Amino acid sequence: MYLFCSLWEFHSSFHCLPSWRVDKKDLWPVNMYPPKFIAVHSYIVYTFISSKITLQYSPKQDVKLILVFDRYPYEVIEEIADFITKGSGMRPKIGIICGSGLGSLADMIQDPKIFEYEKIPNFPVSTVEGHAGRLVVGTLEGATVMAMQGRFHFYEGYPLAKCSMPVRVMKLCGVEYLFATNAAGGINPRFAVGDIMLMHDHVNMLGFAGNSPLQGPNDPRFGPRFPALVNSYNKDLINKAIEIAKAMGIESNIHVGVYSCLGGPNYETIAELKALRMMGVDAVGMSTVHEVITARHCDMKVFAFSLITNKCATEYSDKKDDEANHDEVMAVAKNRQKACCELVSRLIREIHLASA
Ligand SMILES: O=P(O)(O)O[C@@H]1C[C@H](O)[C@@H](CO)O1
Ligand code: HPA
Repeated sequence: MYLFCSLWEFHSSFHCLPSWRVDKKDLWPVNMYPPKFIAVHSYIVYTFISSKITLQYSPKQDVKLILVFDRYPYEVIEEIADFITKGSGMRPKIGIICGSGLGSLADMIQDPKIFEYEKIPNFPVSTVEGHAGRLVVGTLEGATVMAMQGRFHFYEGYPLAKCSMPVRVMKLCGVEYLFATNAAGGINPRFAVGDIMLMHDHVNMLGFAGNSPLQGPNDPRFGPRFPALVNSYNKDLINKAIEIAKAMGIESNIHVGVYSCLGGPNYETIAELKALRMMGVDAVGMSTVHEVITARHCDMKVFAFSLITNKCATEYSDKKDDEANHDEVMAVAKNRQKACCELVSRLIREIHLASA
């Protein structure tokens, strides 16, 4: 379907389509008011095919238009993946998402090819402290890997499909295994700060509110319309990680449990934490779930863990200690990065050896 409209109509449409972002300086003279002065002879052709939106403009006009996608069409993801595989000369098999303060997971990568997010076409940028905003491609324990040093969160203003878009990029780069890591608050009273919880399930609170990274038209090239999520977290990888933790002598710091993602950026209230505990949640954070959903949708094997960076209070008190804060989260992550790195690298080694 083709729709012809003037630049002014195009500009107005941004107010009703907040998922489209255009750099205003690039819209001159569209952003010059009043509208009657706007060149009505400038025509734009929108091509709508499923979720794909392509914008073309008259070659005579000197207005450069930049479209930023919130729901990325297959072709755009393919372009990003090509940029990375061609730029690195690799087709990585394992994808790693580094949680808050866990960027050192990517520092282990040998012969790294580094892609700053802002230099990757159509890629969002990281805005959170502890998320450097780089994609690192290389080898780790013999396996080809790509790691996100910085993830995208819902609270940064990105829709869930955009937060987890890099998982689809990983898939099209050749990734079969997703390692997702996060910093989380421990709700289970048995958890101590610095412990690692291997995720074996999740409670998708954003999903309860009707929000999903898979919302909108489904592209079957990624996966089915209605993916099943039981068995999302690979049991073999969990068992291998437990064996590795025993070999590392950190068995008592390892748990297997349920993670829940809330939207953030505020930490939770006591009443919310009590409710989550009643629902069987062991650790709470602001990420990972939508990445896992996206990964399972395109049939990737998933391993995920939470580093418990703070204990969540589930009783009312006046203690300042009960208040979570990001500095503490970062400090604990820094303290525990060695154990997290060792766990991840050993598990990657096992995967690599098993597939060799
Ligand atoms: O990216 P993750 O989930 O590891 O980061 C957690 C959640 C918030 O972004 C931040 C809060 O301290 O840490
Ligand atoms: O207590 C927390 N709540 C939510 N997200 C978090 N990330 C680290 N700690 C927490």
